[in-house]
Amino acid sequence: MLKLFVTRPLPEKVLDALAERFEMTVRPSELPMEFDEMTASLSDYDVVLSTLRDLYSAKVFDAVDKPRCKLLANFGVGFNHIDVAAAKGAGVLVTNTPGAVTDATADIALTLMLMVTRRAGEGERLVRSGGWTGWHPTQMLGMHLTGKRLGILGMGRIGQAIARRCHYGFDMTVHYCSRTPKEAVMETSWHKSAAELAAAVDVLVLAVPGGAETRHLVDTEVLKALGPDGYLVNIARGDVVDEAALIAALEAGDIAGAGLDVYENEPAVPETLMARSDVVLLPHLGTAALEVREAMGMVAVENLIAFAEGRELVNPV
Ligand SMILES: NC(=O)C1=CN([C@@H]2O[C@H](COP(=O)(O)OP(=O)(O)OC[C@H]3O[C@@H](n4cnc5c(N)ncnc54)[C@H](O)[C@@H]3O)[C@@H](O)[C@H]2O)C=CC1
Ligand SMILES: O=CC(=O)O
Repeated sequence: MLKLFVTRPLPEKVLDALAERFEMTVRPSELPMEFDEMTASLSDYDVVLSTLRDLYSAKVFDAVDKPRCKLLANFGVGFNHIDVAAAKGAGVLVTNTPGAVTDATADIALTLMLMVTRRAGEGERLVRSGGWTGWHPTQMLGMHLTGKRLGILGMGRIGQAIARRCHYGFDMTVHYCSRTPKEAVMETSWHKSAAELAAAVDVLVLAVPGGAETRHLVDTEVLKALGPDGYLVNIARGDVVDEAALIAALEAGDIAGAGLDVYENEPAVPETLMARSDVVLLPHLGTAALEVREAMGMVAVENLIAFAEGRELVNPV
């Protein structure tokens, strides 16, 4: 049996499936792995099931001479916390869990879109504060989402799931930016840059992968292009947005508001964002439903078993 290290507690169904096939050690902590724990995981185990914020950087791979570990099966679709080139150089394969996360993450994007445009977070706080004085015709007026223009930056699995929900559910027109135009089920408009996309829409939703290529893709120029009536929603990775530029844009009234599931220095959230009523803040809830986390886990299990049996990996990255 291969020796498996699991870096965080996982749903029982997933651990049961793993225990049948591997000699498994589960790290009990909910916190990300420390440097020494990561090097030990590479030295002492055949395979590792890691997850978000376990920062398997080039330094970690460099610190281990000939890793015993040959597969990092990541629990999550985003793998920007793993230096895949360094892993490859060290002879470590990497897999992820696409598909299992798509619908749940698209649902959280819709949650944020509705919350920020209809001022739901602000309204909930008002009720809880005891300060609500009752319905009146001009109370807390937000933006009506139905029929508005949606912009998707990153028209992949999640981006397309958001587009479907917005087009068929909210009668929104769909604009997107990707390197090349894509075939889509509904009518869409393609834009060649993030700034051009932002200028064409009422709500800009980010669904690109994180990493060096997309870092600060949303900057002052893009936010200014979105305009004083435009909303930003980020379910991708925090560093896709220049957070300082976002705060400045909100303070200057350059955009109308933002709905965020992810942050540049997660889990740290700037005080200035927390203090603003035009911002909705969620704690990286994209896939936070038991059946989704089980499905993600089972995709990781499939990859680990494929590796153990010498078969082709299901989701290599
Ligand atoms: N908030 C949350 O809990 C979750 C966040 N995510 C994030 O969402 C990301 C997307 O996931 P999927 O849709 O499954 O990935 P995907 O790979 O299917 O889609 C990403 C799309 O972005 C496009 N893209 C890449 N760079 C771009 C650029 N510079 N400009 C325009 N388009 C670009 C790609 O061509 C691709 O079509 C993940 O990488 C992850 O970081 C994923 C799941 C949950
Ligand atoms: O953020 C979550 C993921 O699956 O990536």
